[in-house]
Amino acid sequence: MDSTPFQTKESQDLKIETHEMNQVKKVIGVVSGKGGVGKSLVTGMLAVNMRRKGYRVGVLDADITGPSIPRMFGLHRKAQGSEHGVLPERSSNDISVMSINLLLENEEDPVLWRGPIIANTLKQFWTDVIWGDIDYMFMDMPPGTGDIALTAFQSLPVDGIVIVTSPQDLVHMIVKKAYNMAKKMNVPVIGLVENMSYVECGDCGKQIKLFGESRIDEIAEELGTKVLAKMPIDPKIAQLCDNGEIEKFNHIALDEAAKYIEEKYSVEGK
Ligand SMILES: Nc1ncnc2c1ncn2[C@@H]1O[C@H](COP(=O)(O)OP(=O)(O)OP(=O)(O)O)[C@@H](O)[C@H]1O
Repeated sequence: MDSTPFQTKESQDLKIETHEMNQVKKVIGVVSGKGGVGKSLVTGMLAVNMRRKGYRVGVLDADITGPSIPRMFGLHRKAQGSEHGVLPERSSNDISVMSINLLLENEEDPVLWRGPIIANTLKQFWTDVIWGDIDYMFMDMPPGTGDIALTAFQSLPVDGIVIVTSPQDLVHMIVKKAYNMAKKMNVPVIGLVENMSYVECGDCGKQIKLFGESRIDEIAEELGTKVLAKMPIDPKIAQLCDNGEIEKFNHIALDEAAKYIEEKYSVEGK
């Protein structure tokens, strides 16, 4: 028997029910083997893409100790409660968002909690938040393959994950760790997004590969998965995120990825 803590049977047994007022059709996790590769940005852009297609979209910020989703969507108001549970905040284009930063007294306060409390918070985002009807729920996972990622995979019905990476030396090992964790937890891997693949020269349009040649195609082939996108570094995107205006981006980098998710995880009626 597998001696790792990722036992398939147990992981299925530990699934928790969402709030009775919720109907969430698909849950897509966005993970990265290490921090700072643009996982939250990809989560936000995929959510915006799906919303533009007319779907009801939610973003669950499972990155409890490093939440960056509300800021990206320009949400700073505290989430409100009702007699039934906590209400997510709504972005300007009506994406529902829940994050620890929407519950803290001061969004700059650090979350200095031990693992079990963080894990419970994540579970409550699923059980106590009134999401209502959601076609696609994107979950911004914490970086790495630690405790909270494990809780998310064990407790929530994750339909598939997107692995975000950047072109660096250790990418092979890092992507494989994330991939193997998902496999052990029986969570399908939708594909890989390589972020920061290149910078486009503003004058001649040439693609400059700041981190050297990409190996993502090779890795995807080895793992038997798909490269969903290669995203350039684009200071305009960073600025939109900083200004809380991610919904205004007009970059096509993730269009194909969103289309693939829409087709592979199709939902009835919008
Ligand atoms: N392709 C890109 N072009 C420009 N800026 C980017 C790009 N990708 C990410 N950034 C910027 O890099 C910073 C880190 O991105 P992000 O927060 O999405 O990373 P992360 O992987 O979620 O980080 P963490 O591991 O801390 O959760 C952000 O300020 C973001 O706007």
